[in-house]
Amino acid sequence: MRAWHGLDDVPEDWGRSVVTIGVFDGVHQGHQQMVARAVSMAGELGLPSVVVTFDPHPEEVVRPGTHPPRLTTARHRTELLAGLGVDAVCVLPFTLEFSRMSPDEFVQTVLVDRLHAAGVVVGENFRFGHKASGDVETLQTLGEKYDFVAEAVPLVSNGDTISSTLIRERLAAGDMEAVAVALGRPHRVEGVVVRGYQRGRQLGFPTANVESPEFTAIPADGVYAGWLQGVSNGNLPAVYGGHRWPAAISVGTNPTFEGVPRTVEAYALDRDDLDLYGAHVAVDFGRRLRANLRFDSIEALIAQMHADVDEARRLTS
Ligand SMILES: Cc1cc2nc3c(=O)[nH]c(=O)nc-3n(C[C@H](O)[C@H](O)[C@H](O)COP(=O)(O)O)c2cc1C
Ligand SMILES: Nc1ncnc2c1ncn2[C@@H]1O[C@H](COP(=O)(O)OP(=O)(O)O)[C@@H](O)[C@H]1O
Repeated sequence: MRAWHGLDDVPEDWGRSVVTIGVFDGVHQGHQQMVARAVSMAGELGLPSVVVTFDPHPEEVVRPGTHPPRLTTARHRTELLAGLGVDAVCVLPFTLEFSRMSPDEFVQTVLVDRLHAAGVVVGENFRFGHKASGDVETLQTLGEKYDFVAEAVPLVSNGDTISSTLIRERLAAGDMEAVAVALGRPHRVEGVVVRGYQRGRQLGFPTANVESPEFTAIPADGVYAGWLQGVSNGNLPAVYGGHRWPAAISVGTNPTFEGVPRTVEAYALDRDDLDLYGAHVAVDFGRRLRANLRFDSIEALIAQMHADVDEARRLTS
């Protein structure tokens, strides 16, 4: 699998290919079906398949301050797309200048001149070019002009249409079962393990405090069952070889204690010997167990944490 950052990374001698385009935040079931169609069309034509995606999120560039919470980091999104069997992932830096291209200019610059598209697969609600003026029909007309077939894939539904917006709503409600169905896997928050208040060890449950990038989609405050694992980042290998521990996760401001900013922290079940500071880790969310509460005593919090850990063990084994 090739990973390209910008059109200049596409090799000079790159031949014809089948391209699918989108933001693909979350790489949810709808995205997965679209990419699968691009891969199958590429197979039919005997050509390689390419995913074209954008970073940062186009909405943030066009309307700053409106960035929707991100379901996947750029790193995780590329990893998930690569896992769908495409030959290349091309991440285009999305700029204001880029956003001002007309549909024709976009098609010519990206799809025709660099990727030599023979086939283009998009979602049926795909919009592109300046002020989102191009749609599937525009793409099909441009396909006749530039010699490619454009195919629109119907949106996937499981009652409601699966969309990044719907997933963000379910996350905000802590409905992790619905989120997992739409994603086809548990929701993940990634980040670096930072120092907290050094209280976890005293309570009997050391927790890795995960500092995630700005705009990360974090589930509703509460206590969850789930998993904690190291992930590789750049050239750094995953801590503990990427081992995946069942975990109890807390999201919130820890109201039992005063003045704590909102944190995501995970206790790897039945371990007290890990050293995760500075490591890049992923927290995968299983079921939400309860709200993050203010306890009258530390003893009451500890007793409840024991019950949470038992429940998390039951749900993850
Ligand atoms: C399973 C679990 C449940 C938790 N539930 C609560 C809670 O209901 N209320 C609360 O104030 N803190 C809760 N916490 C957070 C603890 O207060 C926090 O982990 C502890 O203060 C350690 O913080 P530190 O990592 O900054 O040292 C929970 C943590 C875990 C792992
Ligand atoms: N089972 C475990 N789960 C998570 N972190 C652990 C575990 N055992 C040891 N650790 C280490 O201990 C740290 C958390 O200890 P804690 O007392 O909660 O300190 P802090 O307040 O800095 O988070 C983690 O960052 C990690 O390096």
